[in-house]
Amino acid sequence: MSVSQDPVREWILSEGQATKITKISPVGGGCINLASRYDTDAGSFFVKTNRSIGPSMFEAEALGLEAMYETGTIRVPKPHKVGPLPTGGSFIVMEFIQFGASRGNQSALGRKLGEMHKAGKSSKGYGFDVNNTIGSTPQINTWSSDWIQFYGECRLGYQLKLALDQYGDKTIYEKGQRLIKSMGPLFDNVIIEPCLLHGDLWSGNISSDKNGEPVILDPACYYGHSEAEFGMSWCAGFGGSFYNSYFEACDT
Ligand SMILES: Nc1ncnc2c1ncn2[C@@H]1O[C@H](COP(=O)(O)OP(=O)(O)OP(=O)(O)O)[C@@H](O)[C@H]1O
Repeated sequence: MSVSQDPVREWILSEGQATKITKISPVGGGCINLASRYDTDAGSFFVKTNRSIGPSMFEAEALGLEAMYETGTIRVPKPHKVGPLPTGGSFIVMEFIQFGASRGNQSALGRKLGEMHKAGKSSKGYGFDVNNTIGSTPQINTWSSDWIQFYGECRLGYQLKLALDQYGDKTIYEKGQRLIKSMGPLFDNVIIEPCLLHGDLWSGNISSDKNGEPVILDPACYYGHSEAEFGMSWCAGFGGSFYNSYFEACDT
């Protein structure tokens, strides 16, 4: 199959239902990809391109956004199209969201996230249909019916292996392996059900739209134990009103 010279433009002017692109402007803020806003007579689109990585990373991002979008709970950009670029990289086109001035309401964010966790059920256990990336680090999502096994192998175990390969520090690797082997009892009497997680929920991936409604972006989605969502909370700034609303939404 031949690849068009400008597949982003081609998609916007066909399935995107625009007849003309009026302006293309760069959007700052990301570190990994190049981001742009395309203004057209059919509205605005948000486009990310990567010059070297093929479409698999954006395909996984689109599947994650789609899964969250389908819960009809918290606002996320609707993904439109992913494909290869003729120069070897890839692109993703999604809904452009005009962000509001404030960081948004913590209580609304907690409630909407709780609603998403409640609505995003899995019939396949813990994992996701594809592997994806957290930042630019690969994230393994092989389905498992057992959270402790999934968390031990696909999360802690995989990260420890990457760290060992990269830095050669056996001490941390061995300590980590001991933790994996002995963490079972930490989950005694805990009821765990797989639910849809954003997977990389820190302040850089949280915003609000111009109505002040919370928006979450740039996910590393998978189905996991709800508490794993808060693994990044050390740099998310969640306060009491966030957690009160979150738990209230989970319990109703
Ligand atoms: N759907 C969207 N509509 C409007 N602006 C967006 C949208 N998605 C992201 N942005 C803006 O573009 C910037 C870059 O996006 P994003 O964070 O997804 O980039 P990235 O390079 O893939 O990721 P990273 O932040 O991990 O480097 C964000 O900081 C945000 O301000």
